[in-house]
Amino acid sequence: MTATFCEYKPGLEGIPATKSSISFVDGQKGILEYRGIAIEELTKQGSFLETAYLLIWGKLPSEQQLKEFQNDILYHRRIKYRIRDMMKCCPETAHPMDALQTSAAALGLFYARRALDDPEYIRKAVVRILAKIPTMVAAFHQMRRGNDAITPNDNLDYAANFLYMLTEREPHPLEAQIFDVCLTLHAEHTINASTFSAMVTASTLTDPYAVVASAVGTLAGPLHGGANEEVLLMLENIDSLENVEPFVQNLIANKQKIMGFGHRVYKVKDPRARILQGLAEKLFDQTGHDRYYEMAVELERIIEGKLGQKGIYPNVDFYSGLVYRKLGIPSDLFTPIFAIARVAGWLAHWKEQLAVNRIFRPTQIYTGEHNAPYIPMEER
Ligand SMILES: CC(=O)SCCNC(=O)CCNC(=O)[C@H](O)C(C)(C)COP(=O)(O)OP(=O)(O)OC[C@H]1O[C@@H](n2cnc3c(N)ncnc32)[C@H](O)[C@@H]1OP(=O)(O)O
Ligand SMILES: O=C([O-])CC(=O)C(=O)O
Repeated sequence: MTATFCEYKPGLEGIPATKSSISFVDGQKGILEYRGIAIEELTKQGSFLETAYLLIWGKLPSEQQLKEFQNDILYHRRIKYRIRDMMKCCPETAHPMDALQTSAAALGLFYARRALDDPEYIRKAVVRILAKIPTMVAAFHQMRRGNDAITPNDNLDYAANFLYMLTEREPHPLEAQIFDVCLTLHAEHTINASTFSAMVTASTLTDPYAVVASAVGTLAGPLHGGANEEVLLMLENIDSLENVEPFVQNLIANKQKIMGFGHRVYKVKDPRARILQGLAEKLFDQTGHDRYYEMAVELERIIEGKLGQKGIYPNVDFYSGLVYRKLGIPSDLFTPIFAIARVAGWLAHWKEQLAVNRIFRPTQIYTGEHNAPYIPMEER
C-alpha cells in the first residue's frame, strides 16, 4: 500500500510508526502504564525484574516464573574474560556510554546470530542481555580506575548487586530498594528515540546485540537519556540558590534549553519525575539535607512560572541524578544506568517487532538538484 499524501513532520511529531501493546502515555494527564498497569502501582508493589518480565513476555510472572527468570539472570551475570580484556583496552577517559555501546555490540561476537525464529534463542538473548549489561557498566567503572572488575555477588538481587559491583560494599536495603524503583521507572516509554532506533535496527533482522548497541548510542545524546548527566552538571554550574534565577533568565534570554525539562509527549510534569522527586526526599530524610535538591526545587518553581504555559515541566531526567548522587554514584554513570533499565523496553519492542516485521524504510522529500553537470576537477 502506498501513501498518496503525507505531511512532512520534523522529528516525526505525532506520526504513528508502529502499533504496540507494551506501554501507554497520556501526556496531558501525566499517565504512564506498562502493559496497562500504572507505574505508581508497579513501583509500589513490583520489582524491576518483575517489570522486565511483564514488558517482554506480556504478563506478570507467576511466583515460579519469576524465580526461574531471576535464577537465569543470576546465572548469566558474569561476562567472558575476552570481553573484560577488550574493555580493559578502552581508554580510561572514555565515556561509560561509549564503553557500554562497544561492549554491548561485542556480546554479539560470542553468540550465534540470526536464529530469530527460535524461541529459545530469543529467551536466552533476553536473559543474557539483561544479566550482562549491568556487569559491563560496573566492570568498565572499576577498570577505568585501575581495578579488576568486581565479580557479581550471588547473594544479592539485581539492583543491590549492581550497587555492590560499583563499590564492593553491600548497599543498605533502602538504597537497593530505591535503586530498584529507579530501574522500574526507566524501563520503558513507548516509541522514544532509542526505542525507535532499536526497532529500526531490529527490522533488518540483525542480531539483538546490534539492536541494543544502536539503542545505547541513541540514548546517550543530551536531548534524550544523556540529559540526566547534564542536569547535574547544570546544578554544579549554578552552585547556589541565589544563582538559580539569573541562570534561568540567561538561558531563556539566549533561547537555550534547560536540561531535564520539556518533553515531546508530556505537557505536564512527567509522572516519573514526581516519583523520583519523592525518592530523593526519602533519601534526604534518612541521610540529611542536600543543597542541590533545594536548587532543583527552586529551578522547577521558576521554570514553571516562566515556561509552564508552554508545557515545559520536569521530565524523567530532572530528579534521577539527585537520587543517584545521594547513592554515591558518579554522574557519568547516570545514563548507563538509564540504559540498564531501558534494555527491558528495547527487548520488549524487539520481540514485538519480530512478530510483525516489515523493514522500516520511510520516504523523504528531496530538496536537491536534478541533472547537475559533472564539473571536471580543474574547473571546480
Ligand atoms: C528520557 C528523555 O529523553 S526525557 C528528555 C530529556 N531531554 C532534555 O531534558 C533536554 C531538554 N529538553 C529538550 O531539548 C526538549 O524538550 C525535548 C528534546 C525533550 C523535546 O523536544 P521537542 O518536542 O522537539 O520540543 P522543541 O525542542 O521543538 O521545543 C518546543 C518549544 O518548547 C521549548 N522548549 C522545549 N524544551 C525546553 C527546555 N528544556 N528549556 C527551554 N525551552 C524548551 C522550545 O524552545 C520550543 O519553544 P518555541 O516553540 O518557542 O520555539
Ligand atoms: O519518550 C521520550 O521521548 C523520552 C522519554 O521520556 C523516555 O524515553 O523515557
